[in-house]
Amino acid sequence: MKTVWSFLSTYRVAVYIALSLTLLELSVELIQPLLISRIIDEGILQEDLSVVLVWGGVMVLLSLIAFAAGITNSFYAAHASQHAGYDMRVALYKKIQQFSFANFQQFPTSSLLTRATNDVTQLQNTIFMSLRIMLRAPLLVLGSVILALFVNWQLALILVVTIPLLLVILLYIMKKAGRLFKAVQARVDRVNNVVQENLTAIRLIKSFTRRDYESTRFHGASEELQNKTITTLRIVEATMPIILLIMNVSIMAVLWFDTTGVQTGGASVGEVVAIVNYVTRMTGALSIFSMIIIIFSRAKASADRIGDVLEAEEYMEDGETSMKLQGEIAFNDVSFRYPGTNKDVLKNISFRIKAGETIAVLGATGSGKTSLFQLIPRLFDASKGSVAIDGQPVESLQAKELRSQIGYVPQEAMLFTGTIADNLRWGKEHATEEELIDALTSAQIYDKVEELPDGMYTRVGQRGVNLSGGQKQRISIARALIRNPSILLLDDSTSALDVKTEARLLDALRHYSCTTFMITQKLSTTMSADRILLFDHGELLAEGTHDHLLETSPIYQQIYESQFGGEADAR
Ligand SMILES: Nc1ncnc2c1ncn2[C@@H]1O[C@H](COP(=O)(O)OP(=O)(O)OP(=O)(O)O)[C@@H](O)[C@H]1O
Repeated sequence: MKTVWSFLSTYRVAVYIALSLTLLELSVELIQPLLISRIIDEGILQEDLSVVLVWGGVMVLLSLIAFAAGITNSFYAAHASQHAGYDMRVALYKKIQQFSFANFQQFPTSSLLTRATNDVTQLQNTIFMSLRIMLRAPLLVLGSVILALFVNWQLALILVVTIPLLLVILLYIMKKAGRLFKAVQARVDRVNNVVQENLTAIRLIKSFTRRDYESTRFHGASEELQNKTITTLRIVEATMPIILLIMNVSIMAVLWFDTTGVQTGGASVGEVVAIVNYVTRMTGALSIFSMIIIIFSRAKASADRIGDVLEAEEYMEDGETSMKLQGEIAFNDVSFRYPGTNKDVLKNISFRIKAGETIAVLGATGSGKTSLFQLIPRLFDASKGSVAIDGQPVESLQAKELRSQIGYVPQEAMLFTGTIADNLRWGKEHATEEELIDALTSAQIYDKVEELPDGMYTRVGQRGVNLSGGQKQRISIARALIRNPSILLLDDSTSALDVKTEARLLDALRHYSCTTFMITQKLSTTMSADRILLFDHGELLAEGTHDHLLETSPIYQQIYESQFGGEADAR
């Protein structure tokens, strides 16, 4: 909450001006019953028209001032709320950019989306409404009590009893509503999550004919959101009848005390009218309290959720060393488990790779190959042991520098909306046309790209939906190659390629003087590597050339036999 308020303090001048104008508007409103009382007692009852005209004129003039104050207030309220909201979004975006993968484990993507959009908008609206109208309500109540005491303190004592009682009830409901609204926002996260998954996996859903199942999931999440919101609003709405009951009883008590003449000190008609007028205004102000409770409780929940992200501890401290990498990699007794889990997915891994070597990483699904890759660009830190590049522990290297010298092609080829050239320049911002062509040629995709209507400047849809899996893979590889990396990490990135294209690609990669790691399931790939690392259940089972493993590793022999059947028998 504190973090969020700090955004508003930048615009405190606008806030103070808006609040001062609210006070001005409010003062005019509070003076009106006093003037009415004077017009009745000194003008109408005394049949003095000049008093009616003078004070009537003053009332009109004050109303015009209040009108101008209201319009100017809107201007400053909008300025403060919109700018503070903008700053909050920028801060959230920056913070999320700095997040390590461990932080992403803590906040799912859909939740971050809701926080950066829906939660910020809630706060923006609350700031605007607070400066514009909401603060008026409590101030109007306070001012009414004070002025009613000033008009006739004996009659106004009724309010001194009822208002604190009301405040206690309202504070209790507000606290309860705050907790409930946090649960409501969590349901918004869930709906966003289902929608996001549905949109990104739409092809899968259609091909598996899982539309009904996904529809049920969506309706379930939406219904949960609806029910939680209704329950919360019902509790908050219960405040309205309570407020109206207490305030109406107060008006009746004022009239009763006045007519029975008990302890009123002989109130005049004007005084009674003024006090009833104050109580009515207070009832009006208090009746929007249920709305205020909803908005504030919701804003509090949103502010907490935004604060959680902004104050999230960054699990990764950046290193200081900046150097050109050669690409020698050493894992020294490395174990790794994902944050928040209690099982090592890599166990005591040790190996050393010389700069420029081509290494194939082979292993069953779930054996820890991708996890191993993620430790090299420091997407995660090892839980035990050390990962070093050119003799430097990765933790001591500047993460930005380190990552800029690594070409990482993830398992799922991911392209962005824009042209093919845009996607490549995402890897190297100011790459020349020649560099683009070279990278595409090495990735064995230039011929195909040339055939497209606008060549390299053909637009790819969101996530590359108008390209085949193999084409996307090769463009992703070109994007990694264009930065001329010192280390190239290919996570099963040639799985969709036919054997001939793959062989040409691997041949082209030899012209890049980088250390290449290739996760693969295909022995045709491992055969062309300098060395193979064989993984099973998070352990490095064997290490060596194809021929060496074929002789020494029973598991490698089995894989060989399963892929080359007859040929294996012939050996
Ligand atoms: N983000 C994560 N949080 C927790 N556990 C994870 C996470 N990602 C992967 N794992 C677990 O870590 C283990 C190793 O996964 P990893 O992705 O490294 O295997 P892999 O060998 O690359 O598999 P595949 O060949 O199927 O891609 C698996 O048991 C998996 O369930």
